[in-house]
Amino acid sequence: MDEWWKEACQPLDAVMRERALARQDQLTKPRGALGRLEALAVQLAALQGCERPQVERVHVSVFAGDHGVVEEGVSAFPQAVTGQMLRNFVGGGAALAVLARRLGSALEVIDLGTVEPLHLAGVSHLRLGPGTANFTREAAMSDQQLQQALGAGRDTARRAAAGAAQLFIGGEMGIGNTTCASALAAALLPHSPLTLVGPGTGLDGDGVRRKLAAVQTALRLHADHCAGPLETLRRLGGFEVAALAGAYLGCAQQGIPVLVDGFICSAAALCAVRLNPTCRPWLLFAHRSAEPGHLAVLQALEAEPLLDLGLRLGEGSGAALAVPLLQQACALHNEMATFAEAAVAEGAV
Ligand SMILES: O=C(O)c1ccc[n+]([C@@H]2O[C@H](COP(=O)([O-])O)[C@@H](O)[C@H]2O)c1
Ligand SMILES: Cc1cc2nc[nH]c2cc1C
Repeated sequence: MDEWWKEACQPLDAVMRERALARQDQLTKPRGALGRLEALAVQLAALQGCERPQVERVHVSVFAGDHGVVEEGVSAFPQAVTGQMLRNFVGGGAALAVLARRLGSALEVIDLGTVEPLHLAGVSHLRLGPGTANFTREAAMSDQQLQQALGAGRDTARRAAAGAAQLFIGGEMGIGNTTCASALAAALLPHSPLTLVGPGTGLDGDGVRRKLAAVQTALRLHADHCAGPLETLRRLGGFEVAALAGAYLGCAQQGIPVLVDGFICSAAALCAVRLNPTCRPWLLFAHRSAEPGHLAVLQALEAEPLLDLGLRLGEGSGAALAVPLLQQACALHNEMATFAEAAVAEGAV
């Protein structure tokens, strides 16, 4: 097996980090007055290896896949919505399609396997299977499907690198994938499934109880066999979640900063970090989702999300929404006058 994801990720540029820090202290503002925007610009400088970072070329991809666990009654929506939304992504009407357009980014749509086979112009149909298997009964994926999904993510990262992307956003679409994200988090973190399961697309109380039971059943079946993060991902993951993990790892290896979206993307990020901890510095976290389990995943990753807007859409929408904040942080860092340039007196300390 080619364990490409274990190869070291790019180191950060310590010289550019120091230069960016020094520049921040010379800009015409009290030191620290731009709060987290200052650290953000400095981090982007270290990641991009230049004193004046930019977030103008953003590579946006959305990965879709169906989930066998949906037959346990764990989503408020029918499984057909995954495929129907693929059409909406290429048609330009999905939330992420709107936001990508506003950013001037093309939207890459990758179907890893939906229940109904689809043939849509503008979609890459990889068809790893008709969705994953129901992980309350068996492993979600075969070894081969897991490898293919991780590889599809790496291929995306390579395309992002070929396009000289300054930032990568990966989105996801998959009815049932909050159950998958909760199961992964419950297997990888020392938290009870009770704190990691929530309403997803809008389940009622009975639905959340069914979802909790499905996660508990899955953990009873698989936990003793999850020797490491790869096997956990194979047994409890989804095609699009594994592809996201592969994309995050590939981006970190190629030296592309990543903006992680909500609960499902963060579960994929957790898998990526467990597979190769050297990818962690490349991951920025866009927002805290309304899905309750997201908090535990963010805390485990020591991630401080940029926004908290009560979003629970997925697709990568929260990440796309946070891009202007990164752009403005860079513009301030790059374009503000220094005290010397503007002939403004510096403070005493
Ligand atoms: O990213 C999130 O935080 C998020 C939270 C709740 C739902 N979603 C989206 O809703 C779908 C999964 O919800 P569910 O209830 O079918 O598991 C999937 O397509 C996700 O993109 C996404
Ligand atoms: C309509 C719809 C759009 C979505 N986008 C991401 N997850 C979704 C779930 C539903 C149900």
